[in-house]
Amino acid sequence: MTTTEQRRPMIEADGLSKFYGPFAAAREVNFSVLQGELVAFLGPNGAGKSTTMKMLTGYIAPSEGEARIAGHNMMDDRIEGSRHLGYLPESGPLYMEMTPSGMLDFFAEARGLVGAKKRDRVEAVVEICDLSSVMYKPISKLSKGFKQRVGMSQALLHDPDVLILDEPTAGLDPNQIRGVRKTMRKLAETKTILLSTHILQEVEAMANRVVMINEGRLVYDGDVQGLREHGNDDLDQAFHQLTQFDA
Ligand SMILES: Nc1ncnc2c1ncn2[C@@H]1O[C@H](COP(=O)(O)OP(=O)(O)OP(=O)(O)O)[C@@H](O)[C@H]1O
Repeated sequence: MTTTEQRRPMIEADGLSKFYGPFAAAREVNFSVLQGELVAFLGPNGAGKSTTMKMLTGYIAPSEGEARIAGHNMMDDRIEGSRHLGYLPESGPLYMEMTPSGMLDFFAEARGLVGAKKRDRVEAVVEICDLSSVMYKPISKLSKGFKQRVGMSQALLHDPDVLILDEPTAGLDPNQIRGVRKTMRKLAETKTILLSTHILQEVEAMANRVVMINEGRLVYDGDVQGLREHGNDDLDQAFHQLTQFDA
């Protein structure tokens, strides 16, 4: 295992801001995720998590600042950066009328995977995401948990070393959450992961580092224990302390 000093930053938010007219959805957000880290991106609803993630993935352009994945600027060098990146957006991209089999086929070809390589990668993600029982059902008919896993399989198809996952457990029941967490822990053995959540238990269960935003601003970057100390050893209290003020 390499030391923290030797690990390279794989996800970098460098002064990221996003303005919608006079409203700032994100303001000068700075943080980086080092190779092999699993970091929780925490904040209340509307804090700017999805907006920041969309800038990090190159899905939207920052008003100010730079987003880099594996060192690639996601505005100037998005194609190279995207080779390293799997992104699970908050909703989709799922094609409801397709089956998981058809959708994976479609995305594999879109990513230039063909022949044996395509077959191997599809087989791998079906196994990781445990999709074999639903491969030929329309996605629209699947449970929310399975829909989430289908979304995850798409993000993993090109075997990226960086994952940005926007609320991967939102709206799932406890059994489904357990399944997604198990998959994520397995993935964390080999990948760099940033996952957003507004659920505190998620942070404790999954990550040892937390980046927290409120009203578009970074309010905490550190370990879970340090966050707890903000609230007299109580995570709920710490969350409240760090998010109650109006910036
Ligand atoms: N296209 C847009 N135009 C105007 N305002 C926007 C746009 N996208 C997001 N916002 C606003 O920016 C703020 C941050 O939104 P964002 O979706 O990033 O929050 P979030 O932390 O991901 O919240 P949630 O957990 O509810 O998804 C919200 O007030 C939202 O209404």
